[in-house]
Amino acid sequence: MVLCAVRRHLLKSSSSSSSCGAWARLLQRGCVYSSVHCLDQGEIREKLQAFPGGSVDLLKQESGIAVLTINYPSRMNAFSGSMMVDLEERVSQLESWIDCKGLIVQGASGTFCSGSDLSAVRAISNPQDGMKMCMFMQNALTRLLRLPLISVALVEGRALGGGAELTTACDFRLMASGSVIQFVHKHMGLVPGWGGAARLVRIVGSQNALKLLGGALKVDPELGLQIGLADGVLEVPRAEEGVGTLLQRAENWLSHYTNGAAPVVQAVKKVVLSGRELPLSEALRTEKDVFGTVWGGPANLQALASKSKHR
Ligand SMILES: CCC(=O)SCCNC(=O)CCNC(=O)[C@H](O)C(C)(C)COP(=O)(O)OP(=O)(O)OC[C@H]1O[C@@H](n2cnc3c(N)ncnc32)[C@H](O)[C@@H]1OP(=O)(O)O
Repeated sequence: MVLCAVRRHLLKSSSSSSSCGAWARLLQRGCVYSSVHCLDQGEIREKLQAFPGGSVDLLKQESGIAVLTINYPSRMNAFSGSMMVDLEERVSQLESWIDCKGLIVQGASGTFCSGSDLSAVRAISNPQDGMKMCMFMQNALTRLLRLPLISVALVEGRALGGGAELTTACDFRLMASGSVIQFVHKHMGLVPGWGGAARLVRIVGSQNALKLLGGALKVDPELGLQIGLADGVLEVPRAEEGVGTLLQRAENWLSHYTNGAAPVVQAVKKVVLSGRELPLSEALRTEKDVFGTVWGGPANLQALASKSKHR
C-alpha cells in the first residue's frame, strides 16, 4: 500500500516534470541559439542547401541501436552544406524515436570525417555566414549529445577539424587501429566553432585540451586512451578473419551499456546528462523526476520478482 502511494506520488511528479521539470527545460534548451540570437534557421538551411553533395544516413534497427553514417567518400566524408542540414534532420528523427537505446556514428568507406567541405568553406568565408553556420552546427551537435540514448563515435581512418569536433558530440569514442583524431583548426588559422573545444575540455581536461588544440596534435589510439579521449580501441578485422565487421564489433562494445529495457537505458543517460549540465540542486531534482519514471516500472517489477542477486 505504502509503496503504491509513493509510486503514485512519484509518477505524478514525474509526469508533471515532463512538461515543466528541469529535464524538460534542459531539452528545451537543446538549441543553444534561437531567433533571440538572430539565428534564422530557415534562412541558414537555405544557404547551406546551396552547397550540395554527400549525405548523412540513418539506419534505425530493431535492437534499439541506430547507425548514423557520414557519407561523402570522394571528399573523405567532409561536411557539405546539405549534409549539415541532413544531420539536423537525422537528429530530429532520433529525438522522436521512442525505443532508442544507442547510436553509432561512423564514416563511410573506411574513414570518419575530414571536417567541413573546404569548397563550401571558401564560398562562405565572410564572418556573417561563418557565424550562422557555426550556430547551426552547435545547435545540431548539442541536440545530438543530449539525445536520451548512449552514443559512440566509431573512428576509423581520420577525424579531422569538424570531424574531430563531431566525435566529442558522442558519449563515447572508439578508435580503430591506425585511426587518428586531430583538431587541425590551428593549421587552418581557426579554432573549433561547432562546440568541439567546450566539449573537449570536459572530456580530457583543460591542460590536455590546450595541448591538442594548441599543437594540433595527432591523437592515435594509444594517446587517445592515455588522455581519456578514446574509451576503447578496436582492431580492424581483416576480411579473411571472418569474425564480423568493425561496425559489429562496435555494436558489441556498445551493447554492454545498452542492454536492458529502453526506458531504463534512457533514464541512465538522462541522470548522467543532467548531472553534467545542470547546477547540483536542479540535477538532484531531475534525478528524482527520472527515478520516478522507472521506479515500479516493468523492468523494476520484473527484477524484484526474479529475486536477482548481484554476485
Ligand atoms: C570546422 C573546421 C574544419 O573542419 S576545417 C577543415 C579541416 N579539414 C581539412 O583541412 C582536411 C583537408 N584534407 C586533408 O588534409 C587530406 O585530404 C586528407 C583528409 C588527410 C586525406 O588525404 P589523402 O588520403 O592524401 O587524400 P586526398 O587529399 O587526395 O583527398 C581525397 C579527396 O578528398 C578531398 N577532401 C579531403 N578533405 C576535404 C575537405 N575537408 N573538404 C573538401 N574536400 C576534401 C580532397 O580534396 C581530394 O579530392 P580530389 O580527389 O582532389 O578531388
